[in-house]
Amino acid sequence: MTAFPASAPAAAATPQAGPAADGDAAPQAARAPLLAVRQLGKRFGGLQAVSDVTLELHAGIVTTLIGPNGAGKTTLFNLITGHLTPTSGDVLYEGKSIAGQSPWRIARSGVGRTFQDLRLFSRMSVEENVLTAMEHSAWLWQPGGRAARRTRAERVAQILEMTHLSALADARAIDLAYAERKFLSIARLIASDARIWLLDEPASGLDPRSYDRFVGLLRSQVAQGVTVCIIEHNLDVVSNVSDRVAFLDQGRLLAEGTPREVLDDPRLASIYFGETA
Ligand SMILES: Nc1ncnc2c1ncn2[C@@H]1O[C@H](COP(=O)(O)OP(=O)(O)OP(=O)(O)O)[C@@H](O)[C@H]1O
Repeated sequence: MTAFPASAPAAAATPQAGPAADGDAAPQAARAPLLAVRQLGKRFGGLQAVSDVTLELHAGIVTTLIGPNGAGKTTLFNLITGHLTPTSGDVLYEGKSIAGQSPWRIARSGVGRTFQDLRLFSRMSVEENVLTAMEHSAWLWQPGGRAARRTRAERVAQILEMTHLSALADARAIDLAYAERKFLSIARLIASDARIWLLDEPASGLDPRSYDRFVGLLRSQVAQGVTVCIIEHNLDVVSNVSDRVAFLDQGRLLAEGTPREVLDDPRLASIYFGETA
């Protein structure tokens, strides 16, 4: 019988703040979801990349999407964020359909994401990168002026402090170490005031110290009400940071449950590691 290991080989020590206990998530799960994916499908020519997926993200809950390469995880993110239009099904945010809306509109409504390739403004400074993320969500209602500029500058300084990037405020994004660029992408999410964070492999490539820093930041943001969905191959994130785990394979949602329920399922382990049962 094959089982998932307790943690990925390169995983860092378990963070200080643990996940909500399995039972803690239950009362929240009974409430209306903040975001709901309903029978979602996406076909690329002859390939059904996402097939009939139904999944709910609840306020303040960390859900991790796992599954083998090509399972449809990133495609699912792209369907939620408007970077792809579904072939079938719907995406509801606060009970209203957002499927097919532009990425810009969906982001402005509070659904933020990071990308594997981070997508920073590489020639801009760290501070400017954060500021531009803020202005994206604020320009409609903040006409400018000295007071507004001062408020924005204070908020940028606060976000840089939270993400431990203050000392790098003037550095160009392109000159940052990989881990710092990852923190900058999260700083931009915080600046956008997104209520839901979709994080594409946020822990990959992080050294143990940066990993602990990432988990601490994530936990503090979740405690402040952010809802998180993570695509992650790092099983330490799956078992120690997530409240819920959703397992995708060949576009289908095979299982959804607590980390233990999913990680202890030998059938899923053999699919994940490409072994025969
Ligand atoms: N724009 C596209 N056009 C055609 N096929 C695509 C497109 N995007 C993704 N696919 C295919 O859809 C399937 C799902 O891909 P996806 O990137 O969503 O998987 P994934 O679970 O995120 O994989 P990984 O863990 O390797 O990132 C794959 O077979 C992929 O080749």
